[in-house]
Amino acid sequence: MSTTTDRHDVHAGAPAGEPLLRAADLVAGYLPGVNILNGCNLDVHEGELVGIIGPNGAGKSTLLKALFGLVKVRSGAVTLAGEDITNHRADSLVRRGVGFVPQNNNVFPSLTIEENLQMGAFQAPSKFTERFEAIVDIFPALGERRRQRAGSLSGGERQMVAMARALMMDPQVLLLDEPSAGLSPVRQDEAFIRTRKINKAGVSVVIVEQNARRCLQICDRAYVLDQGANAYSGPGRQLMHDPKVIELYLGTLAEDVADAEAEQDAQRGQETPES
Ligand SMILES: Nc1ncnc2c1ncn2[C@@H]1O[C@H](COP(=O)(O)OP(=O)(O)OP(=O)(O)O)[C@@H](O)[C@H]1O
Repeated sequence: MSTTTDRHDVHAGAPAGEPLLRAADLVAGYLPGVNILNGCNLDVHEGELVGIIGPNGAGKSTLLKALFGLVKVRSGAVTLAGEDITNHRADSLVRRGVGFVPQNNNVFPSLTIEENLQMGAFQAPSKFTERFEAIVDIFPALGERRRQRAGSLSGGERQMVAMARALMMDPQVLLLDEPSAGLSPVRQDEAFIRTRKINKAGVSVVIVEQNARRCLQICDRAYVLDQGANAYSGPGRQLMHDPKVIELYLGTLAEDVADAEAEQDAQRGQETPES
C-alpha cells in the first residue's frame, strides 16, 4: 500500500486488489466540444468511504454523475467489479448495485417517508419490508415517522430520507452528492455521521463535498480534483496535514486542522444511534 499524497500517485493509499468501482481516465462534459472532466481517475474498494473534494467548479459533481450514467462519458471507462458499466443507464446501474443521492430535489415532498422509500424499491417491491426494516435499524427516526410527509421535514431529515431511499435497493456502492449542502453546521455534522453509519453498515460510499475538512475527517481516502483532473489523493487524515492541500484547498492553518480533529474525536466518542 502506498502512503504518499503525491500528484503522480493517482490512487495514493489505496488498498491492494481490484477495486469495486473504478473510473479510469474519464473525459466527460455537457456541451459539445467542452470537457469538464479531463482524464479523471477514481478507485473505490469494497467497504471504503472515499471522498472527492476540490474547488468550486472542479468537476466533483460531474464525476459522480458520469459514474451514474447522467453525464456522457466521451472517453475512458467506468467499471463495477471489473465489468464495464460506462454510460449505462441509471436504472440499470441501480439494479446492479449502484445507488445515487442527488444534491437537490431528492425527495417526493407530497409523499410520506414510507411512500418515498417504496419509490426507492420500485424495481424490487417484494423486498420492501425486509429493506425497510434494515434501514430503520440504521435510521430509527424513519420508522417512527413513516407516515409523515417528506415535504414537512427539515433539510437534514429530507437528506436522511433521500439516503434511505437510495439504500432500498441494497446497493454495493452509494454515491452521495454534497449531503451537507445547505445545512447548518450542526445538521452538517449529522449528515456526516449518517454517511459513516451507512458505510459501517457495509456499503461502500463515494461522497462529494464542499466541506473538505469534515469530509477528510470521515473518509478512508480522498481525491482532490482541480479543473477536471486529479490533483492529489491519499488517506483523509494525511491529506488534512499535507501542506500543499492545506494551502490550496483547505484554506486554513495546520493548527486549525489539529483543533478540528480534536473536536471531531470528541464528537465521535459521543456518536449515538439516530433517535
Ligand atoms: N448541466 C450543465 N450544463 C453545462 N455545464 C454544466 C452543467 N452542470 C455543471 N456544469 C459546469 O461544469 C463545471 C463543473 O461543475 P460541477 O458541478 O461538476 O463542479 P463541482 O466541483 O461539483 O463544483 P461545486 O463545488 O461548486 O458544486 C462547472 O463549470 C459548471 O458550470
